[in-house]
Amino acid sequence: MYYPVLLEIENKKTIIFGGGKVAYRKSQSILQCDGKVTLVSKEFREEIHSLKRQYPNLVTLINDKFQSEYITDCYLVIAATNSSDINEQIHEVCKAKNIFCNRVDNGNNSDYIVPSVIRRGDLIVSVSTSGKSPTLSINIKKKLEQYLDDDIEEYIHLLGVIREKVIKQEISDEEKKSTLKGLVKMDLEELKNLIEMKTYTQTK
Ligand SMILES: C[C@@]1(CC(=O)O)C2=NC(=C\c3[nH]c(c(CCC(=O)O)c3CC(=O)O)Cc3[nH]c(c(CC(=O)O)c3CCC(=O)O)/C=C3\N/C(=C\2)[C@@H](CCC(=O)O)[C@]3(C)CC(=O)O)/[C@H]1CCC(=O)O
Ligand SMILES: NC(=O)c1ccc[n+]([C@@H]2O[C@H](COP(=O)([O-])OP(=O)(O)OC[C@H]3O[C@@H](n4cnc5c(N)ncnc54)[C@H](O)[C@@H]3O)[C@@H](O)[C@H]2O)c1
Repeated sequence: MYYPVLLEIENKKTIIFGGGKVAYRKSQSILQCDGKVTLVSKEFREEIHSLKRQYPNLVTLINDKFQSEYITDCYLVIAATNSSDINEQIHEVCKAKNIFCNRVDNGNNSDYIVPSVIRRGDLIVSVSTSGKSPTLSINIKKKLEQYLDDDIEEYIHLLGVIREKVIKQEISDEEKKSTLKGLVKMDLEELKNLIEMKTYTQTK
C-alpha cells in the first residue's frame, strides 16, 4: 500500500533514464518544483532539448544508454525507458543503493508513484488510484478542479499569515485552537478585515 507524502526537491537531483514522452512529462513536473534533472538516453525528444535550453543549469543530458554507474549522488530515480527489462535493471540497482525508484511502466513495482495534481498556490490536491488507472486519476482531478474557487490561492495565503500570528500570541492552547478553527469558517473579505484590524482572536 502506498504512503502519500510531499517531497521537498529544490536543488536536489533526479536521474531519469529515457528521453521520450514520459521522461519529458516527469522532467517538466520536477523543474516546476525547482528540482534538477539528469536524463540518460541515446535519443531525446525535441521538447527535452528545448527544456535544456530553457533551464541550462538545472537540466543535464547524457547521451548514453543505461549504465548502473550513473545511479549515484541523486535523490530520486525515474526508470522511464520503453524496455521493461531495462526499467527492472534500473530498479534493482536502486534497491542495492537505497535510492527510491519510480518505474513508469509498472505501478505495482515502484518505490513511489506520482499522482495527478491540482495546484493553487500553496494548495496541493493529489489524486491517485494506486497505479490502477492513471486515466481515472486525471478525470477525477478535472472534476475536483471545478470545485475550487478562483480566490483559493489568496485565501490560503492569508490563512497562513494569520495562523503564524495566532500561534505567536500569548493565549492558551485552547484559545489558539478555537481561533484557528474559526478562521476557516470566514470568507476572504472577513480574513482581509481581520488583518486590517490586527486582532487575531476574533472567530465565528
Ligand atoms: C498522474 C500522472 C502523473 C505523472 O506522470 O506525472 C501519471 N500518469 C499520467 C499520465 C498518463 N499515464 C498513462 C497515460 C496514457 C493513457 C492511459 O493509458 O491511461 C497518460 C496520459 C498521457 O500520457 O497523456 C498511461 C500509464 N501510466 C502508467 C502506466 C504503466 C502501468 O500502468 O503499469 C501506463 C500505461 C502505459 C502503457 O500503455 O503501456 C503508470 C503510472 N502513471 C502514473 C501517473 C502513476 C499512477 C497514478 C495513479 O495512481 O493513478 C504510475 C503507476 C507510475 C508513475 O508514472 O508515477 C500523469 C497525468 C498527469 C496529469 O495530467 O494530471
Ligand atoms: N507512467 C506513465 O505516465 C506512462 C504513460 C505512458 C506510457 N508509460 C510507459 O512508459 C514507457 C515509456 O513511454 P514513452 O512514451 O516515454 O516512450 P518513448 O518511446 O517515447 O521513449 C522511450 C525512451 O527510452 C529510451 N531508452 C530505451 N532504451 C534505453 C536504455 N537502455 N537506456 C536509456 N534510455 C533508453 C529511448 O531512447 C526513448 O528515448 C512506455 O513503454 C510505457 O510502458 C508510462
